[in-house]
This record gives sequence, structure tokens and C-alpha cells, in this order.
Amino acid sequence: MHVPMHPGARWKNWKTEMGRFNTCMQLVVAAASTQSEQCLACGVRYLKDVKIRDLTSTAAQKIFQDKLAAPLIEAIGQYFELPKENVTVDDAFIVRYATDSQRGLAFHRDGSIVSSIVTLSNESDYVGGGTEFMDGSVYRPSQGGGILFGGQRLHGGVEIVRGARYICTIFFKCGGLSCRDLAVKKDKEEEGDPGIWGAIANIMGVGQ
Ligand SMILES: O=C(O)CCC(=O)C(=O)O
Ligand SMILES: [Fe+2]
Repeated sequence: MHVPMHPGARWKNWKTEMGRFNTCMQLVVAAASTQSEQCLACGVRYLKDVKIRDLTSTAAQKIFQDKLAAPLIEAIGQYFELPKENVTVDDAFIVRYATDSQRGLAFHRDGSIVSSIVTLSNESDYVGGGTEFMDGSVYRPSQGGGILFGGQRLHGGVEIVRGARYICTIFFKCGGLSCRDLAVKKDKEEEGDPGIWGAIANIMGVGQ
């Protein structure tokens, strides 16, 4: 199996592991039913992301573990030359883009060492969409296909123009190494909290 890693790569064997449509849809349905349970319990409306660890379906949890996380960790060990026994899922989500809610995602870095984005929707279910990198390349794998890339590489979600696009986004860490603290710090800065170094820079009157 050859997986080119720059700047985002299709992971070609993934389709056979997932069994395509049914398995993908099981994850989407599990996300939707988790969401409606949350609705009943607390009135919160599902709009965007459902964490894999919050999925109420144990079958869906198992699909994620067996068909996605485990084989992806193998691929990460192989292609990123990381010790696979130390690579774990830090966080993972089912994300929905739709014209009536979030259409896309601005350029950003993930709080991960390596990220994977896997298409769950059928390609005829949406127009537009895909993962874009700074060199202008856009990856739009068909249902059951995915990409792996270094989480610190700037990337964004292209806006969809029709329909709904479901993806599974997975953030991997390696041992104690994740870029989560960095990501949280950057988010805070963007929200106007300058953080300790920013505060010192402000006091001293120097820019960062
Ligand atoms: O929509 C995409 O393909 C990008 C998603 C993404 O970058 C993320 O969820 O962190
Ligand atoms: Fe991302």
C-alpha cells in the first residue's frame, strides 16, 4: 500500500476495510441518533459535530475502532515513521456541513500530530466541499476514502454549495506529543486572550 503524505494523501485501501456505503452510513446514523438523544435530554440542537466517544451506539464505536482508528494507526506508523504503539486517537468527530448550517471551515492547523479526514457521504449528496491545502490542492475522496496529513499543515474545508457533506475527522497524538496546547493557545489568542507571552509583549510594547 502506497500512501503519499504530502500535502494530503488518499488512503487507497481504506474503502475495502470500511465496506463503503453501509459502514459509512452507520456512523452517520449513529451520530444523528446520538444528537437526537441529546436533544431530548437537554434541548441542545445538533448542528455540527458529534464526538466519536459520545456515540451511543457501541456498534458504531466498534466500526470506528476496527475500520478506521486501528488501520490508520498502522498507516501512520508506516508513513510518518512514528512508533505506532505510541500513536493514539486524541479526538475524533463526525462533522456535518450543509447549506443551512456550517458550509465550510476556514484555514487552520489541528491540535494534532497527524490528522485524518474520511468522507462518509456519497459524492452525489453534495456539491463543492473537500479539504484544501495552502498550495491550492483540494482532496475530495469518494465515500469511504480518506486522507492523512500532518496536523500542523494549514488546511480548511471548502464550502459546499448544495446538499450535505459528512466526514469523520480524526486527530492523532504520539505518546505525550500532541499539538493540542498549541492549538488551544492560538484559539485563545484569536479570541482576544493574548496568553502569557502576548501579555508580556503587550506590557513591553512589542508585537509578537
Ligand atoms: O472539511 C474538511 O475537509 C476539513 C475539516 C477539518 O479540517 C477539521 O475538522 O479539522
Ligand atoms: Fe482540521
